[in-house]
Amino acid sequence: MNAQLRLPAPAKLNRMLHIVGRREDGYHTLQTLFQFIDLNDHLTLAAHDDGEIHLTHELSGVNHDDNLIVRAARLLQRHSGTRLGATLSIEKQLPMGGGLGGGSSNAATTLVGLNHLWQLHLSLDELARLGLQLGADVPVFVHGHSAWAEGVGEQLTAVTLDTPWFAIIHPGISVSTLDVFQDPQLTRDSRPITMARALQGGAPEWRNDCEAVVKERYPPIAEALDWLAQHASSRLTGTGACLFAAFETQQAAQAIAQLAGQRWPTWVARGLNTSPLHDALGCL
Ligand SMILES: C[C@@](CO)(OP(=O)(O)O)[C@H](O)COP(=O)(O)OP(=O)(O)OC[C@H]1O[C@@H](n2ccc(N)nc2=O)[C@H](O)[C@@H]1O
Ligand SMILES: Nc1ncnc2c1ncn2[C@@H]1O[C@H](COP(=O)(O)OP(=O)(O)O)[C@@H](O)[C@H]1O
Repeated sequence: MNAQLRLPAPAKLNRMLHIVGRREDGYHTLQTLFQFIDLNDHLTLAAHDDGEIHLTHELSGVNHDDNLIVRAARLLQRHSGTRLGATLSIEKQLPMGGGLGGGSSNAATTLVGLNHLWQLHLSLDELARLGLQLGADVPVFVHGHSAWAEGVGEQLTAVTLDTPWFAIIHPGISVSTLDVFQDPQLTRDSRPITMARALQGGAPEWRNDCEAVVKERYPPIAEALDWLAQHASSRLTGTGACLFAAFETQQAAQAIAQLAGQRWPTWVARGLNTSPLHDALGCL
């Protein structure tokens, strides 16, 4: 066996994120709208017969055995009982701890890609269930469609969102999701809304409940959010650190990104309703 695939692992934005409760195990229940953007890491996956999982290079600050790519590959091996192995390499573009879901997306691309290479024929539902063991955001990346999510992010309904151009700012720090969710000041009791209401969009429904706590704990993020708010409606993605604003045209997004770029790393990316991963696999 000598098959190889190079696949994208896209970023996501949380267009809105409400925290509506807390489960007995401490995890928070959310209502969120996930959308992919055309900003990707890339994974190259090569299958081989020796049963080993190799990663060609490590990510700084992430132990080999903790890397979500390695964990996803091992989980799929165990679950399927395959004797096959893989060599995996990552071209990383997405910031870690940035709220863009890069780690979860890497895990999802590993699961979906190896399912294909190892010819396991597991359904996306089964891969998503497996992926949930690795992180709450993995299932949406496995399914590959914009989604309204409830529970801890695993109860997904595919939706079609508008596809604006986003100016995205990275305030240069990374956020601990755990610290944000443990903060006593976090809003945990937003009134649940219906999906239909959420899809109508607009304030006050499209907000991120993590924002107040994140601004308090991380002044550089508060500064960037306040700066962007002078130009457009600004919002945090996930628990941060990245923030974004939506624009109708690429030029408008680029103009703001260029201004912001004098102070922070920035990107301009298009909103998507299907994941580039699934587009790529559809072409095989
Ligand atoms: C809130 C979101 C929205 O997209 O934020 P981002 O991570 O993307 O910023 C995610 O669902 C985050 O999911 P994920 O990234 O898998 O979270 P983890 O690292 O596993 O969470 C770290 C810790 O945060 C807490 N946690 C996480 C998710 C959740 N719904 N409730 C929680 O209370 C738990 O204590 C958990 O141990
Ligand atoms: N392959 C990976 N890519 C990114 N982060 C990873 C990976 N494997 C493990 N991690 C860990 O997961 C954490 C969260 O990563 P990431 O998904 O990029 O951020 P976020 O959840 O804020 O969007 C990182 O800080 C890192 O410690």
